[in-house]
Amino acid sequence: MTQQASIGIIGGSGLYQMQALTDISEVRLDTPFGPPSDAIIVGTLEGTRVAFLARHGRNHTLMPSELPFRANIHAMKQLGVRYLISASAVGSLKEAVKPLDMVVPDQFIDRTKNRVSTFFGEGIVAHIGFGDPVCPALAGVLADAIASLELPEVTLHQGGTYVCMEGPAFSTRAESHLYRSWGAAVVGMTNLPEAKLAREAEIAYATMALVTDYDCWHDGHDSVTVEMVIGNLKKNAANAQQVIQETVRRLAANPPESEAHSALKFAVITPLAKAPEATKTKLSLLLQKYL
Ligand SMILES: CSC[C@H]1O[C@H](OP(=O)(O)O)[C@H](O)[C@@H]1O
Ligand SMILES: Nc1ncnc2[nH]cnc12
Repeated sequence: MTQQASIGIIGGSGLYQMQALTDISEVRLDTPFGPPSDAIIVGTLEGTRVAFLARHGRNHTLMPSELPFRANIHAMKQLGVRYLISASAVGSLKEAVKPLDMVVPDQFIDRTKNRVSTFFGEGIVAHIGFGDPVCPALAGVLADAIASLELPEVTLHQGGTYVCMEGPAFSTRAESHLYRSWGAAVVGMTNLPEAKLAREAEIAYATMALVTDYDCWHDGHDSVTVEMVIGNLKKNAANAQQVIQETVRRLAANPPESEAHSALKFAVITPLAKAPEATKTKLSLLLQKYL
């Protein structure tokens, strides 16, 4: 049976599986961009089929710069995913955003240097709109789900800017202060390429950013370490799973309209009739509505 799921979840550092899934299939997909980070687990949550992928692999073997972002998003598209929720560990850049809090970012700043963040090229050019890099409708459902759970000791911050850095080293103190001076809320290493590719694939994307540390700017707190990130995520993993479950319940009951679902309508500038056949074939899953 072809596996299909309209909701996808990409779990980051510390979130390598979804315990509540039932009727699980482990799906290994290939894509024109190579294999995804790992097998995708398709299972049932709140009566709905969902697809879960561990972004760094289930044994965390891939660095942020090594992540096959295009394959991951293409694989989600192959499964029929229309709403994609990212769960990601982040460092806080604001006093009021405390470790264990949750942020639903609405903006990104790109500080990556080494990522391929588009499916296009090889004779087909497209420029997607990215003024609102996160789907406001999906982000709203996610934030409402977090708020409704009234999780003890967790403050929800709805909106905020996520700085996406290259890594794998954490920031210098000067960089951390620079990001603070820009008014950014959190820093991580993965979400921006994912959001761009999801938009090109016409998938609504939003992030649940799980705050694990104060990076290295805060005089009153130790600088970030992997131990700190994973320790705080372990404390919060059960909360994260509850949030995902509640978000899936709400999405399934009331799937929102999203502009992301027609993001390519006016984005492709190359006349497709004149585009190279090989590239049209490679991108056929994304372009099929427009061919
Ligand atoms: C393990 S700390 C740094 C690592 O954690 C975050 O990962 P993800 O976004 O996948 O949760 C951060 O982006 C870095 O990749
Ligand atoms: N301080 C930090 N910087 C970058 N990525 C992170 N992921 C978790 N904490 C982080």
